[in-house]
Amino acid sequence: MSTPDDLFGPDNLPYGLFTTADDPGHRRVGVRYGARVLDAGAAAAAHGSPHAELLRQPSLNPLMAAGRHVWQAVRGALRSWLTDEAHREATERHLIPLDEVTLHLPFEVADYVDFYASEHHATNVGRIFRPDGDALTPNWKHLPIGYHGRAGTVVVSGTPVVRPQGQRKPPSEPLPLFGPSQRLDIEAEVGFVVGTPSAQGTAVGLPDFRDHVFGVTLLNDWSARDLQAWEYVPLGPFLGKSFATSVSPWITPLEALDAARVAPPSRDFPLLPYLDDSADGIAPGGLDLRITVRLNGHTIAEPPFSAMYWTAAQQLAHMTVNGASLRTGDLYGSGTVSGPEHSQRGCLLELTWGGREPLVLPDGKRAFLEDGDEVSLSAWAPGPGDTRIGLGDVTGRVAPPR
Ligand SMILES: O=C(O)/C=C/C(=O)CC(=O)CC(=O)O
Ligand SMILES: [Ca+2]
Ligand SMILES: [Mg+2]
Repeated sequence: MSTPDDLFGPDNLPYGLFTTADDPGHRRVGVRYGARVLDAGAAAAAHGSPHAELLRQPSLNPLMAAGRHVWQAVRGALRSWLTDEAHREATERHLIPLDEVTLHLPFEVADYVDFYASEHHATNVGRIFRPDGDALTPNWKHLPIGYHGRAGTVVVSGTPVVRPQGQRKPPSEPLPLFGPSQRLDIEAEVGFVVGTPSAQGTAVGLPDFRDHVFGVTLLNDWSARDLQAWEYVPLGPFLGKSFATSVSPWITPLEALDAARVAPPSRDFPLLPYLDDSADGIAPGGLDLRITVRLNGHTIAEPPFSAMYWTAAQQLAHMTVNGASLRTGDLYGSGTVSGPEHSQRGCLLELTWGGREPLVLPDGKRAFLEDGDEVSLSAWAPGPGDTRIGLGDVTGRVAPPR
């Protein structure tokens, strides 16, 4: 079986949804183990597990809705089926090589929202988009800013991304133009997937984060910067971001990232009590996740998630503080992950400073994405002992406009 230094060893065990060529209509819950996928429902049935029905559903939603105690029990059982000498033989026949499965969007996305939580990203974007104003708006260090995205256009890794068309207004033009985006970009982000719902009229406080968030996935918030720059005032991103958002097919359980928890950067202002994570008894909310962004196979950035100013727990607390409810399948993006260094910027807008300083790659210069370009995000975090926890890659190729 897999070795302890594998990114997908027994301390990781991310969930996905797969089909095989001989049974293409039958979606099954899978658990990645090394370079193989465990058919979780079949393994659970073989081991007489009380959770077999939950794992035999054609989506992760029922497991996600079952709550943290069930997540912990299932995870413990999976680990034992994969690693205990007594169980391994019965488990082995339900492991399928990764290259023999097709992976699908693993859950039904309910609402999708996206935040703006990297101080480095927000400062850079503010300078590029609003050179005459303050880089950060007055609210930025008091609340995690976010916007509502389009849940129905969240797609699984590997889905082509058709170049969006729309309005743009270059400064030199008196009136807006229509056509394919000339400034198609990526945003390297981490997505958080809600399992346990909450009731409308109630707030989910910082200590309850782990009861509600099922897991973590890599997310690419494709962004058409020319559409965005023209449309966003005063209500925020709309068509410049709603055409596609890609996620990894693998959802890593939050518990697998326990060894990666770190304190977030120190805060410049005292926070209101519902956001104050300096209080006693609140676990550190940052995550030491190291992301790599590749364009056509070349590494173009290595954004550090540990540099994010706002944590996922604060984002969840903020988005429910007004009494808005959570549904199973809600997805929220961290916001573009950028660190202080040039090589740590999580989008082309920042890496090329608005297109003015193109990247020089072995196969040519790039300010923004061209048709046929492929972008891939990968990430790992420290696991228990010397192990590493990998997040599943998220990849997408730009297709010409239709
Ligand atoms: O500052 C702006 O006007 C634009 C911000 C964004 O691009 C929104 C966004 O998706 C935020 C993020 O990913 O951090
Ligand atoms: Ca974004
Ligand atoms: Mg998007």
